[in-house]
Amino acid sequence: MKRTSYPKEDIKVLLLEGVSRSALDTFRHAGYSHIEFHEKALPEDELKRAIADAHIVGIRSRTHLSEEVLAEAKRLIAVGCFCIGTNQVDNVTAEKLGVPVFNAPYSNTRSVAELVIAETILLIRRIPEKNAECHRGGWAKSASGSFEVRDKVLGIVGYGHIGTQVGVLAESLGMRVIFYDIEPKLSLGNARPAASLDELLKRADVVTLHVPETPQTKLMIGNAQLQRMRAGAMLVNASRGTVVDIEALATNLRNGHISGAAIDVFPVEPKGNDDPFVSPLVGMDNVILTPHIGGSTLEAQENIGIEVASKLVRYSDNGSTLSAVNFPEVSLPGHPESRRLLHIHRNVPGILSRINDVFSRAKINIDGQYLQTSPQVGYVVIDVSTSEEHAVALKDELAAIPDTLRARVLY
Ligand SMILES: NC(=O)C1=CN([C@@H]2O[C@H](COP(=O)(O)OP(=O)(O)OC[C@H]3O[C@@H](n4cnc5c(N)ncnc54)[C@H](O)[C@@H]3O)[C@@H](O)[C@H]2O)C=CC1
Ligand SMILES: O=C(O)C(=O)COP(=O)(O)O
Repeated sequence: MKRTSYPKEDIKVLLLEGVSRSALDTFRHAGYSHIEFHEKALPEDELKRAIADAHIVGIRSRTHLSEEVLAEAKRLIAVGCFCIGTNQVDNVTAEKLGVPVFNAPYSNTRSVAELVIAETILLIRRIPEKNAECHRGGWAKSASGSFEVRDKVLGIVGYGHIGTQVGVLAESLGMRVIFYDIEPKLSLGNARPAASLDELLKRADVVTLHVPETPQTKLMIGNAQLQRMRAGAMLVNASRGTVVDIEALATNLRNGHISGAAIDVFPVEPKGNDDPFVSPLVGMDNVILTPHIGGSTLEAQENIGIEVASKLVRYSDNGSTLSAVNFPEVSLPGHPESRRLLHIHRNVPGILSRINDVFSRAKINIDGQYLQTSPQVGYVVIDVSTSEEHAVALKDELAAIPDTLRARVLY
């Protein structure tokens, strides 16, 4: 097995939030044995201690890698989000530090879509209230307020990977699908775009949210938007807790304007399963509450474990950054005959000629060179035929160039 710049057993992989065993297996299979595994997200002070000597960090949606936390991570080479959302990482700071962030953009899409469809049927049939009544020893047999989903209007806000899957499944049940997105989107099946968010809110019997957490989506569903929804309409949120004003939702559920909701994500979520859950929605019979489990199926978690761990291993072993969310993307071939030098730098004028100077002074042949840049960062990969010792010397020269963020050698 080819060596990376450090012996693989010296590369510390820190895995948090109980990522799937498939991730551990993937790292071990690739020769990474120094793995620290935690079932939960760590409190910030512990996180700072654990990340200080970590080279690779794997998290899910609970761990916040803020600028302050990343500042402690002096050896970090890459971050893996074992989920879809990457809003929990300060991706801009990570990029400025030369640290690519990877995720699994599709692995739990289907799991979220299935949950949303199930909840839509349950809400329209008033099952949450009837279920609660039975648990209290009551018997509320009645068709009043219960409907089929067939022919009802589902309004999808955010028509991306999950939103489109939800739309396809909903149409197979005979629902009429409308959607709103800030980008022009190809309609799947008979789905139709709504002219605006307001128009969607006015027309839909059930509104389901599938936008990422961004400054624009923060509180995008507040009291005004809830009031624009049809009287008796329902809301499903399995996107991010920051998207909905939860107090305004509680008020509109109490006054009956919104007749039911299914909420999987919350503005503040417990760090782990032992911590208490507090929400103004607790105790409402017409609300399905779930503990952020939209993507929590065994199939999804196992696939995510393999997908994200493989991306991290590939980057660590080979330098490829394909599908990094914050970083210039380079897909690299193997380098069986060459030593590979990786140089990550601030994207400032003149730096490429300084890099090339190192090689022209060394008078060696370059077998391959790859370059990608973003406005902030440049990523150059150079394959050279030379000895291990010489490759290390070249790496040291590259590291000494001003505005270098990271320099590594893969033997
Ligand atoms: N509850 C859970 O366990 C899970 C939650 N999620 C959440 O679902 C979100 C969506 O996931 P995907 O569909 O895979 O993402 P995606 O990126 O494929 O789709 C998001 C869509 O939202 C649109 N969008 C962005 N800002 C918008 C705005 N202001 N107004 C309207 N549309 C806007 C985008 O153009 C895009 O089409 C993730 O970012 C994540 O936060 C994802 C997986 C599991
Ligand atoms: O994939 C996502 O974005 C999710 O929200 C799922 O997060 P989780 O891995 O369950 O903490």
